[in-house]
Amino acid sequence: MIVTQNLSKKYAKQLVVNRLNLNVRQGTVFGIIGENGAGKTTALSMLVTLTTPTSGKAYVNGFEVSTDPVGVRRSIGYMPDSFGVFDDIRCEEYLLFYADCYRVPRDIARQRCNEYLDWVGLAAKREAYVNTLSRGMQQRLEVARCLMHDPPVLILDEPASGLDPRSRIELRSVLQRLKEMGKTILMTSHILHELVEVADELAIMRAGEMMAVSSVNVLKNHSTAYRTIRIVGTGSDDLWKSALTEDKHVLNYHIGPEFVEVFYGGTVDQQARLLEEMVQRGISVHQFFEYETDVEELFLRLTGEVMTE
Ligand SMILES: Nc1ncnc2c1ncn2[C@@H]1O[C@H](COP(=O)(O)OP(=O)(O)OP(=O)(O)O)[C@@H](O)[C@H]1O
Repeated sequence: MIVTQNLSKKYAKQLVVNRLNLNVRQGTVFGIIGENGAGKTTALSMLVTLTTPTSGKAYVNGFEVSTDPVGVRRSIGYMPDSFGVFDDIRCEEYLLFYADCYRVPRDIARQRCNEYLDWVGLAAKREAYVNTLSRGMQQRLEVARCLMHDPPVLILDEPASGLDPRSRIELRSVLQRLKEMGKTILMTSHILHELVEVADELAIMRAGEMMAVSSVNVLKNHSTAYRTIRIVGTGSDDLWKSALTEDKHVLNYHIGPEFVEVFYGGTVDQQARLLEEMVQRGISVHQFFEYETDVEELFLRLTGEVMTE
């Protein structure tokens, strides 16, 4: 539904998006995570035809962004990261105004307006001025606005940014329903956990480049199968290294000043044998405990080995 081929954007000498290759399948939710300045907004801007690519191609719903921008615009609902609503307009007027922009017939627009306001929990706010809504309500109104012309694709730039925990939960359930409606969604976030809740596939973007892509199922399955173990003990580096490198379930380790951290892929029994082996080799183990695996770190490690299903 969304395909990019070496999509790139250069501002002056800065390559802000570098050879981006994306494939977002119909009816799926694809999340892009990246720090500030990673190039997420620029990538989305090219997909929504607000910025011209320097090179490469991008297709949305079969329309190429440079040669058929109108086809692309008709196919997408875009929610930018900065809020762009007019202040002194009522919620209902706001939605109908956007429907008019897309030439949606008035009767259909009214019907959608009622349905979507209800759907995003804003039916009681129909007559309220947009500037009197909370940030979370405004975000949900924006989702309703994106749906007014019934596009098959939604492109949401940091939809959860600035929301309190309750508003995030409300937004998450709205996103779940969009998914159930069969919409294809491309969204960005700074926070991996937020995307794991709703996305089918995830990608990490750094300094304009796509670092890794993984399916969320692969990630979730592995987060229970892989553990991080912290070991506090005394022994020479050589002893630690020999014990850890010879255990084939040790996927990675780091010998730090206070503890040794091991990324482990074996069973609990195998883990117990690792402990036994260390003691037999002469390492004096004071503590050996499982530590919560950071899902982001897991993602980066796994994507080195396990790619998209
Ligand atoms: N119009 C522009 N002219 C020049 N440089 C730009 C322009 N737009 C973005 N950039 C630069 O491109 C880089 C990527 O910015 P972009 O907004 O795409 O990142 P982002 O991942 O969306 O970050 P954030 O999470 O902060 O929104 C930044 O270094 C930014 O300064």
